[in-house]
Amino acid sequence: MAELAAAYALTVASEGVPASPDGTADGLDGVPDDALHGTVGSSRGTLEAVLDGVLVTGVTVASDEARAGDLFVAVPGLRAHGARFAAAAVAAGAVAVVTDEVGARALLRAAAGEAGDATVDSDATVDSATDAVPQVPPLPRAVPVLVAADPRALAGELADTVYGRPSDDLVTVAVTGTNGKTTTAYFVDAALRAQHGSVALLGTVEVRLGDVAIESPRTTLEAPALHGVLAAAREQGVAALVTEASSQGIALHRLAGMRFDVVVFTNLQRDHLDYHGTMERYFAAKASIFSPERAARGVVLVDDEWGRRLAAASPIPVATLATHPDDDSAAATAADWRVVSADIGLDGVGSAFVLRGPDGTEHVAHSPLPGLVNVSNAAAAVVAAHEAGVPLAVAIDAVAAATAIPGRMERVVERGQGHALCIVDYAHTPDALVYALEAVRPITPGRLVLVFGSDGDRDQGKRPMLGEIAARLADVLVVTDENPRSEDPAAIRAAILDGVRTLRPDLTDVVEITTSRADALRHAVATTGEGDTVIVTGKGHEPTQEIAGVFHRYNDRFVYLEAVGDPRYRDGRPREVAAGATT
Ligand SMILES: CC(=O)N[C@H]1[C@@H](OP(=O)(O)OP(=O)(O)OC[C@H]2O[C@@H](n3ccc(=O)[nH]c3=O)[C@H](O)[C@@H]2O)O[C@H](CO)[C@@H](O)[C@@H]1O[C@H](C)C(=O)N[C@@H](C)C(=O)N[C@H](CCC(=O)O)C(=O)O
Ligand SMILES: Nc1ncnc2c1ncn2[C@@H]1O[C@H](COP(=O)(O)OP(=O)(O)OP(=O)(O)O)[C@@H](O)[C@H]1O
Repeated sequence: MAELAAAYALTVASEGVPASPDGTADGLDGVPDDALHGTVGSSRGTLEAVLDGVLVTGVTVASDEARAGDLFVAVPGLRAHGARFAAAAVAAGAVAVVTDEVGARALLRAAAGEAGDATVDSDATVDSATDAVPQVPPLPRAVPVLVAADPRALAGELADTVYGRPSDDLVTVAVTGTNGKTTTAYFVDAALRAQHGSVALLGTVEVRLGDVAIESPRTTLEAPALHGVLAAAREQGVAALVTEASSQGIALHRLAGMRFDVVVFTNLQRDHLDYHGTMERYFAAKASIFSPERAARGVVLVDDEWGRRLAAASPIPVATLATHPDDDSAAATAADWRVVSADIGLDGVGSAFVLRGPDGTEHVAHSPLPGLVNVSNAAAAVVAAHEAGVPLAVAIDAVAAATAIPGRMERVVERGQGHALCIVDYAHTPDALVYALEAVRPITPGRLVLVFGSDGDRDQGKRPMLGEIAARLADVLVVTDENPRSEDPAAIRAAILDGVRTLRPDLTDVVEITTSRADALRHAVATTGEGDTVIVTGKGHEPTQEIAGVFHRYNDRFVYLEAVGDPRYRDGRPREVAAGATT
């Protein structure tokens, strides 16, 4: 049993918040049992560690997920100090708190009945450097409060120890990059399943453990949740895990405590600059998992300059992969693995390609999704799975047979019986929209109809760019809403239409639907026929649409199916849900 305070050099805050004498957590009310780690499977009972004399059986950074026996890690957040929520976490069952010095002082003051620093708004960012102490509620029970220099960085390490180092017992793969993380992770999942049977898959779409899946709260889980899932996976005999690694997740230490067998870098394109500030910092976040602490080895696509830089500077061994057959650059010709030819299938189902290995042997492989980008994703997955121990032939066959990925070039309605081919795709950046439209053009004998919008409260600059790309590459445009969030949807559509007008000043074959996204899709389906293709972009798998602070249940897929007369759907939802729904 690990003694956490000694192992991680944690100091006890002071006598002011005394340690619980027996470490029990009895008599607790309101402990939520639907917390994430409970939903996907729980390993409680077998996992334990001791912190300052108290038995700890779980770890969390979120008070609303705290359960009996948890260690609550109170991090100084971007908006508030986690110490503010320590009382709620303890009330819900947490038996100890790890925080920074500012948080500990705030809790000690609260315990002594003293007010915090009146100048510090407890909702605001806390600057540890100023030593300002926020006002926080006192803990409802005496529990140990321990101090760490950087609790956010430590949360994953603590969870790894508390859950008994579960990642040591699984084959683990992480996929990072601006685009293609989800698709590549699904392809890796297929290859790992072919070899190991049961696999855990974590990412934007879902958290899946074996055959049990829940909607994913974020692309990269909080570190304690990640280690909790790993522990549950180990308990259930799941042999391997693949996760997407978002740049925010990496920067916020959500992968702390992990050492992956293989990390994969797909590409870097302009995105998330609101968070990272510059491309250099965005790149640095992604590159940081290519370190001996985080991974044994890597697979790097050298199709762009960022990948070439990463491969050249990586402190861990990497296999390089070039996936653009036309690329004759020195980096491509020198790559360990290379896609030397690709036959982008005109049936829209996928593509065949030839992958040359480090020994010069050529292997015929397939991407089950259309377009060159998915040749890149499929090749990345084959090489990553192989680096993770899957025989090459097994990886190639499994990726070729991978089933549809929710919301990624997903063919919801096949062409026929008077209906257009109806596709859902998650493209929400200018680059991705170009790739998506170019991929469906060759499989469209008739008109290519694009239904799209753009997110509110996100990068405004891309709206006219999306409009211009749509006007250039699609025949008919149906402009509608995505997730307007707090913005005026009409203003977002107007910015898109500004871009459309640069190529189509008279808005020829452009329709603006102001009532709802569902109406826009219905319109597209009703006005198309068998030779046409309708593609709706931007929301992919998303199960909700966010409008003015309200998350309405919504999925493009359901609307398509209803629009072509599938009796299982009504009002854009499965019939049984529609019957009882209010929003
Ligand atoms: C911008 C950002 O990344 N924020 C992350 C950050 O939040 P924060 O520092 O603002 O937290 P805060 O609100 O100040 O709260 C401080 C602490 O108190 C805790 N708290 C807060 C309120 C409460 O009632 N109880 C409680 O315990 C919080 O969990 C946190 O630990 O630290 C929190 C805890 O570690 C994260 O949950 C949170 O991610 C939020 C939810 C988020 O949505 N992040 C997005 C940007 C994100 O990570 N996205 C990527 C994908 C991006 C992409 O590819 O498009 C992802 O991996 O999902
Ligand atoms: N390798 C790639 N390069 C460029 N674009 C891609 C690539 N793979 C997929 N895309 C496009 O980007 C969209 C998102 O793909 P995917 O979900 O696999 O990426 P992601 O990295 O998980 O994205 P996000 O971080 O936004 O969730 C797809 O719908 C497709 O249009």
